[in-house]
Amino acid sequence: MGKRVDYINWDEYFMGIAVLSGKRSKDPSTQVGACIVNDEKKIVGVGYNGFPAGCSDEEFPWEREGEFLKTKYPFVMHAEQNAILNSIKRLKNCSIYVGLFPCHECAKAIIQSGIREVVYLSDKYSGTDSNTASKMMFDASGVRYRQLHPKKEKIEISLNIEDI
Ligand SMILES: O=c1[nH]c(=O)n([C@H]2C[C@H](O)[C@@H](COP(=O)(O)O)O2)cc1CO
Ligand SMILES: [Zn+2]
Repeated sequence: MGKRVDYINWDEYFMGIAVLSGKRSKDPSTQVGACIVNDEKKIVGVGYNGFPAGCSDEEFPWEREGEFLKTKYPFVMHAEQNAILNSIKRLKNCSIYVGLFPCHECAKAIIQSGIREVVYLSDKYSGTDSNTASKMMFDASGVRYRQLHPKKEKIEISLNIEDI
């Protein structure tokens, strides 16, 4: 019998884990997940966007607009930063898989952590100052970035016991 042929490749696997991690996010508008992988293709950290520990999802606001302190923006931790802080090993030469191209704050944390490659799906904030600043810093510090164009657009998983 030959090997299975419709298995997912490494990029799809790691991006799949990033996107699955984003499913934990309580943000009603944008759910972002991130997965950090070392040069032995081992996962060393995952994260998603959410409020810091102790800051209740019920009490802190998820609004996008209005008075700054009544929006999510001063409070929400980005997926990339959570993945970096959650990581179990040093991140030198790692890659980070993330659903959304990193903002300038995450870009700084990515560079300083030693991560050398960013793989992303969406670049929906391309052209904004934050996005341009990220690209300027990645270019200057030699962090590569590439958009993933997966052959498989959907990876289905079932938690039904009959499917295992
Ligand atoms: O790099 C990022 N990583 C990340 O986790 N986020 C999170 C923060 C917010 O919860 C949400 C962005 O919200 P919005 O698209 O509604 O402005 O995504 C946002 C960015 C910005 O690119
Ligand atoms: Zn960010």
